[in-house]
Amino acid sequence: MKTVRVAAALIIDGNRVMATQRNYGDFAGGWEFPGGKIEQGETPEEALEREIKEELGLGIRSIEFFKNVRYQYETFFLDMDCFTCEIESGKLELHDHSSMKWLDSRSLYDVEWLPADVGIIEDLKIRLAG
Ligand SMILES: Nc1nc2c([nH]c(=O)n2[C@H]2C[C@H](O)[C@@H](COP(=O)(O)OP(=O)(O)OP(=O)(O)O)O2)c(=O)[nH]1
Repeated sequence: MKTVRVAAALIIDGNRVMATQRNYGDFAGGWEFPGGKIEQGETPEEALEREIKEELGLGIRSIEFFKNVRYQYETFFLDMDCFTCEIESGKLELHDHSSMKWLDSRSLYDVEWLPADVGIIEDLKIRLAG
């Protein structure tokens, strides 16, 4: 079974995190953290910067490792590094997503997360509340 390595951004603004809803592929309609597959020769941080620019038109800063999540999907194994970061530059554009929400610790469970993401939400909740 193939392993897919992904970098995901927990974009923080004060006590809130950005959640985006996918508009394409098998997981369309599900909520996730923006990001994508790490390409050959890239570090996870480089992949993250590239993906956030491509998907959202944003530059990011203060990239810090938060948590690694592993999840067995039906057709692949996901190995995802999650990083906290902040917006540095740009104006939000949604290229791969149909909507975006800023969620705080009380509203984190209001959206339907992709299955692998459920493993991050409780840790993130503590972080946002703290
Ligand atoms: N970006 C992101 N992907 C996630 C999350 N949770 C989760 O299970 N995934 C899965 C969905 C996808 O199968 C995979 C990410 O791949 P992707 O399709 O976004 O990657 P990509 O932008 O390089 O896209 P593509 O060109 O291959 O279509 O990880 C998450 O929070 N963020």
